Amino acid sequence: MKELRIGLVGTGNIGRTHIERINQRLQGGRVIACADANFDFCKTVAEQYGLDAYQRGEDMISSNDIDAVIVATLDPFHEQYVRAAIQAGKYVFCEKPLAPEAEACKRIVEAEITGGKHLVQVGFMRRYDPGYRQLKGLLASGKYGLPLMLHCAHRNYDAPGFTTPMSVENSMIHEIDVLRWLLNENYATVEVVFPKSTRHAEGDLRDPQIMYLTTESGVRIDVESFVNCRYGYDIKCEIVCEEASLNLPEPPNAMIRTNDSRMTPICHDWSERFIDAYNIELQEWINFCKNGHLTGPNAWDGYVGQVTAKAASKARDTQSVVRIELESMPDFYKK
Ligand SMILES: NC(=O)C1=CN([C@@H]2O[C@H](COP(=O)(O)OP(=O)(O)OC[C@H]3O[C@@H](n4cnc5c(N)ncnc54)[C@H](O)[C@@H]3O)[C@@H](O)[C@H]2O)C=CC1
Ligand SMILES: O=C1[C@@H](O)[C@H](O)[C@@H](O)[C@H](O)[C@H]1O
Repeated sequence: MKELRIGLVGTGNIGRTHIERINQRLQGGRVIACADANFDFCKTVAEQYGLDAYQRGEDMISSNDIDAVIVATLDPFHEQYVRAAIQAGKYVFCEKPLAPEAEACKRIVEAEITGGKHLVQVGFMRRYDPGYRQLKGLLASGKYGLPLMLHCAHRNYDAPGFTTPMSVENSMIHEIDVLRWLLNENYATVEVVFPKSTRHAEGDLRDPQIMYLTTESGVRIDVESFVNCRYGYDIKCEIVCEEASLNLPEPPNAMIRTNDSRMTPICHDWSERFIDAYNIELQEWINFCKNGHLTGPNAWDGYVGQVTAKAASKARDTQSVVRIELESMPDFYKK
């Protein structure tokens, strides 16, 4: 295959950044078509980037002009397009979460198994972030003893329209996935507690929230989600091991001395903070689609994430510690 011809559904914020990175920076693939429920806007995006515009995502996905699909719509609409891609036998990269509901993720898993071919990759881009990859390498080296505790924070400058469940299902789902990948084990229990809420939280939103996870081997994790922190985009991860504390590196930035102070700028949002991770994940996805072998986060990873998120929702609503019940991984997903 010369160039992977990609159709993208969902031309919003991240959809457009994916079009730009694939068509302007990455190799071996090209977004040639797009679709969006807001068709007028979709046409303006298509015109800007020289793409074909489709009113219905399903029509684009089944078109013979398209080899592979990217789904970047709002979370509740991922399932219908991922399943349309599986039905058409096409590789599909779905932005996280695979779907907001564990049941929807399970339907995707079942459809993929029925189709008999690995087609789905989930946009858990932190697995490609050079900093998290360093942490994974340090843990694997065995030099620092076993991990015992993790202290993490996920802070967004703001999050218009966010609801209390979204802090877990849409935001902390990144930690749920990347920490499971880092530690190479599943979770056993989850609890969610609410500190005092910020005055910047809209409507009924409880913000910040703290999620406590324990893994099957007993590693204890705390993750703070603060989606209206109002100072920037800040992602922290400290892994306390038997003989060391391993810390996620921050993107480098020059320190500025000015106005009687020292200042080091930080990122404003995810698009800046994880730019390398998005580039690496999509370049690898294009390469793997072309040689017929996906290795990134799969539909089962997406499902496990949402089973954990569902347990977290129950823990939040009941203010109790909830056991995470996970069936064993189907042979189809065993590498
Ligand atoms: N990996 C990451 O770090 C990030 C992932 N995301 C994920 O990407 C997805 C999109 O997020 P944003 O671009 O920030 O949202 P957005 O609101 O900017 O864009 C969403 C787009 O989906 C379209 N849409 C809504 N319903 C649709 C439907 N039924 N069919 C077709 N199109 C539909 C909307 O018209 C809009 O253009 C979300 O699932 C979000 O969780 C978003 C930001 C960062
Ligand atoms: O995935 C993302 C957004 O959808 C989500 O809303 C943000 O909280 C995350 O920081 C970002 O990476």
